[in-house]
Amino acid sequence: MENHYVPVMLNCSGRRCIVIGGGKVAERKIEALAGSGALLTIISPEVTDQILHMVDRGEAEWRKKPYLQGDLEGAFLVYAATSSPAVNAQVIAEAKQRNILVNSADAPGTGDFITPGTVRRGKLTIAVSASGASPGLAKQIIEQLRTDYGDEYQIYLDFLQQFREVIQFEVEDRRDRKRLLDRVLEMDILVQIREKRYRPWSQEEMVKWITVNREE
Ligand SMILES: C[C@@]1(CC(=O)O)C2=NC(=C\c3[nH]c(c(CCC(=O)O)c3CC(=O)O)Cc3[nH]c(c(CC(=O)O)c3CCC(=O)O)/C=C3\N/C(=C\2)[C@@H](CCC(=O)O)[C@]3(C)CC(=O)O)/[C@H]1CCC(=O)O
Ligand SMILES: NC(=O)c1ccc[n+]([C@@H]2O[C@H](COP(=O)([O-])OP(=O)(O)OC[C@H]3O[C@@H](n4cnc5c(N)ncnc54)[C@H](O)[C@@H]3O)[C@@H](O)[C@H]2O)c1
Repeated sequence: MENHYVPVMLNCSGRRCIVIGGGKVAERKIEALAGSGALLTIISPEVTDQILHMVDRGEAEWRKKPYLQGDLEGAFLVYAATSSPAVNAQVIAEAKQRNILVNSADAPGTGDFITPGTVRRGKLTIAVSASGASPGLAKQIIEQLRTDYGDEYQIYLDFLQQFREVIQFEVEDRRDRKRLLDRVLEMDILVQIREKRYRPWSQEEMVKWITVNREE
């Protein structure tokens, strides 16, 4: 059997992430890094308008030059996304030498990780990978998930997170906690949000709900 890829969710906050190349493909990698708190550097003679807007907003630093050996110093994560397979191969070689995790946009087997398609709804992230076998299929599945999982999940997850924190604070017994957390998930909050009937709960309301549901 072929080896499979291991899914992880990386905390890039405060870490230097470098994208080599500034075309459409680099743009998608950069979009995935935006909002992660990563210190983002783009190294490329040219960049797309969208990347330029990000640079203008101070969300990324652009070094307007071709990649040169040594540019990866201090990086946590690197993306080789130029249109030149030779340059991409040099980037991967330097990253390997420095033990930095590297993504290859044109020769996936040579890199350490591949980029899944993603749907983000607030704290919900859905990532889809077809292990590089068909990026087109990964994209199709992502588009389907985008319609299945709408913006209501952002509000819903904020509600669930707050409720979970209150339960963790109020309830000591692990089994009681688990039972209450399962019950929270059985409520029709998602439907209420979709039908615009949802009203955020106060902490007092959550504590009261816990008292009532604990006794049953
Ligand atoms: C999911 C997504 C995320 C993203 O890019 O951020 C993504 N590719 C997307 C779209 C897409 N890419 C390509 C097409 C044209 C149709 C086709 O070729 O099938 C389309 C569809 C389209 O554009 O409609 C062409 C292509 N892609 C790769 C190669 C090189 C090769 O396979 O050797 C070539 C040939 C280049 C050439 O011919 O020159 C390689 C990779 N593409 C990956 C990710 C990684 C595996 C993902 C996985 O399965 O987990 C991997 C392995 C490496 C990596 O990039 O990390 C994004 C969809 C989401 C979105 O669009 O929002
Ligand atoms: N992984 C994917 O999803 C996917 C999808 C399509 C294509 N690809 C591959 O990715 C490559 C890039 O695609 P694209 O559409 O972004 O290409 P593009 O031509 O739009 O962009 C290429 C970028 O690389 C930069 N570049 C060129 N030489 C460089 C150098 N020496 N140093 C730094 N930057 C340099 C250019 O300035 C440009 O910004 C393609 O050649 C193809 O092999 C990957």
